[in-house]
Amino acid sequence: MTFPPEKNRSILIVEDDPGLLKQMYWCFPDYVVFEAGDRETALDQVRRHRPPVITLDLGLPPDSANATVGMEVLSEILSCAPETKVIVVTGNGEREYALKAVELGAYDFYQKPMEPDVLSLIVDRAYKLSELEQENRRLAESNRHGELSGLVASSPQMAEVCRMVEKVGPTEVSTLLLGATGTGKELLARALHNLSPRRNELFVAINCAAIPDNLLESELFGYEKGAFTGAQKRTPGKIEYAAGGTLFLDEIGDLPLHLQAKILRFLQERLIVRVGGREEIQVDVRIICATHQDLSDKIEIGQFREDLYYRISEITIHIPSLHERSGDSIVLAKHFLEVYCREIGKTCRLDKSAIAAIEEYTWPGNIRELENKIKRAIIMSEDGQIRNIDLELPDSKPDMPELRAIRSDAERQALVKAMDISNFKVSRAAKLLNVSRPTLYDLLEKHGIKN
Ligand SMILES: Nc1ncnc2c1ncn2[C@@H]1O[C@H](COP(=O)(O)OP(=O)(O)OP(=O)(O)O)[C@@H](O)[C@H]1O
Repeated sequence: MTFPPEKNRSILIVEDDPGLLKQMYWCFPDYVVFEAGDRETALDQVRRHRPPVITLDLGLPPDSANATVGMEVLSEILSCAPETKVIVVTGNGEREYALKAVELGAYDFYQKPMEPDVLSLIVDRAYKLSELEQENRRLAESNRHGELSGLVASSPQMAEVCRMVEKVGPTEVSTLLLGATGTGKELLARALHNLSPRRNELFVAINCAAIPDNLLESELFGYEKGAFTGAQKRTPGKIEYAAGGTLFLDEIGDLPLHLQAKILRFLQERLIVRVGGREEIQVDVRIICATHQDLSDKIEIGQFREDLYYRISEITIHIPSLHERSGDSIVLAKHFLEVYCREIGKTCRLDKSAIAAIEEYTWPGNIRELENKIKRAIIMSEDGQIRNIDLELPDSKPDMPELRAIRSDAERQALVKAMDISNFKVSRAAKLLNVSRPTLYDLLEKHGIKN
């Protein structure tokens, strides 16, 4: 079905009676109408088109006289697209089911016989609510990670990265973000999503390194009821959950080989099969991957598939480490100072020694490390001044020689002097130093002084 340009609302009608379906179709002249007469078609339409509003006849085949199938379809719709406004349509005397459906999460119910005005009023109201909720979600999301607005940078290196992100964002090309830990890979993946036509849909992130291998498959692809012990109900995976939006596969270099094959197939055909299932499900998702590892090394030793590498890296964006971004560390430090002072409710400033330490340090943990150090220093600060030592960086300790080294130096000097005065007579030197002869021998050996 194509969307006429003037119609940007869509609705799914789930109704097994063709006559009634036709009648209902004409109730929604301003909508693009998708239709389904049974459970499979209904769920397929939901996955493909994500209609914000659905009317669902509870009596569906194979047992149209009963509400069981309808109730099951309702919970499946709500588990894979919980934001959908489902209006259940019931026959006379099925009020009990209607109330149960609302309890389960249906938006409203409507009792046959059909009255076009009433039904279209209920649907319009549901659509408006859905629109409002969607706008709220979008605003909340863009406040947290608005396009490139959450990204602080002043270096030419990052200006180059931002230019690339702005060009690649609106396209559908698969993008690989390469950068060390904490350099902002997820932040940039969100920026790519926010710049794309998918911005109003979900951005779903999954860290392939953080989930045990045996759980990762079901996490990504979902599972059918009974697929394994504990699989009590059919559960969609992250890929399905991200339908229409963007899936961010972080640490893709840690994806086990058998899942690399499954992801590759998904990228080639846009089809997934849930764990324990047979049905092939079409899912429209944009994939963005990231890693801190050198994938060509992994390809060489057979731990990463070369064909998958080329699939996920139509465009590769290299994110420089913080120490390679001229001037960024201090700009970011001031940004985090402002953010966390506001959040914690304190007023703090970085003194000269702190600014110098921030600029000199190489930040192995990159922006995340800098953020944590500043946050900690604000929390611990007593007088509103943040000095180099408050940042607890390895190089920011005051210039003090170690006590052990001072002691050792003094000991050596005393030994040399005593041996000199006693004309290298060990027993005399031992007396002068007030130690036994064996102790003096040990000390002389320790300091490499010949007697
Ligand atoms: N340029 C930036 N401006 C402002 N904040 C940033 C910037 N880059 C990163 N951050 C912040 O630094 C933290 C780490 O960023 P992010 O999680 O995107 O890094 P990552 O590379 O995905 O990390 P990991 O390698 O651990 O997955 C986040 O709190 C993020 O908001």
